Amino acid sequence: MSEAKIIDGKQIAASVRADVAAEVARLQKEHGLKPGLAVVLVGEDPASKVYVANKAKQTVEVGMNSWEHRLPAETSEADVLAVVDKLNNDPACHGILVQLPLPKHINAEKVLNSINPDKDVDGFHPVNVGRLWVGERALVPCTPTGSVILAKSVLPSLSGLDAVVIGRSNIVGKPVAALLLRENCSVTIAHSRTKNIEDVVKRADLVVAAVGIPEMVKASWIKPGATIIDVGINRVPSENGKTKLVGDVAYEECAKVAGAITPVPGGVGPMTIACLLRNAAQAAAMIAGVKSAFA
Ligand SMILES: Nc1nc(=O)c2c([nH]1)NC[C@@H]1CN(c3ccc(C(=O)N[C@@H](CCC(=O)O)C(=O)O)cc3)C=[N+]21
Ligand SMILES: [Mg+2]
Repeated sequence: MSEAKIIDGKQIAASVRADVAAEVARLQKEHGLKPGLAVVLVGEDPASKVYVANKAKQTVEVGMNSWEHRLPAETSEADVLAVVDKLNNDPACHGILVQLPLPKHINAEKVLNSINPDKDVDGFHPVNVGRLWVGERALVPCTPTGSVILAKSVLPSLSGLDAVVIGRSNIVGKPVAALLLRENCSVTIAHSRTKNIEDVVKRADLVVAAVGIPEMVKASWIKPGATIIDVGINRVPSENGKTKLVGDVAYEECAKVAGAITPVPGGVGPMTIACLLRNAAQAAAMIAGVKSAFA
């Protein structure tokens, strides 16, 4: 049996970032517009800090303004809401990302719903969720957008394909299902209560795994030649006493059956940040009322 084609998320993310850099340069030249992205981080989670630092670096690299608001873990909900309100009213800021998870004493839903939907670069606000499902111009969540770009990099058309999404979160499962439906896939959302999940997944031409369970999807679940997009990023113990990242898919065995597969790391992860920058450029153009290269 032949090995699956490995979908290179790092390389495709670099090409998305190059497109964003070109769009940022065009907005500057034609409209004197410099997109700006603000990230709000509450607390000291070390993984979050690395991720936020990465985002800030890449934001500057594509030519956008970048701001980081690092608040102590014990910051009150009212103070977080006040920071969001200030950014909502700052004309230089076109995109606001509040890093999740938030500390337990803060109502995350309340904070996310307080973001101006036109600056909601995560696409988590109910207004953007609604716009996505009815087919209006929307800011679309980054990981789902990146996942579909990766699928399209190996499948010339998604039209008519059986797509199975594993996971029903608001962050990935539901929005990726909306995007695949828009691409004319027949979409099934499978989840922890799905009966005979392996049989359901086995029907799929395209599998998007977003459950957060390390290596849950086995080779026996995969139709030969299927495309696998692995959204999972799970840190697990490794042989040498350290930790390593694995996806929601048992990569080695599934790569023997699939037609194409994303690795972890180096698959969907890098696409998430690239699509965040893309959303910030799109938000800036939309707020300014000028044409956008992206939506
Ligand atoms: N409001 C909000 N929006 C988010 O989009 C959001 C968030 N909060 N909170 C945290 C999660 C996590 N997340 C990642 C994005 C990229 C990588 C990424 O680039 N991962 C690399 C590996 C990085 C490593 O080696 O640790 C890869 O998969 O190749 C990881 C994680 C976005 N998130
Ligand atoms: Mg995301």
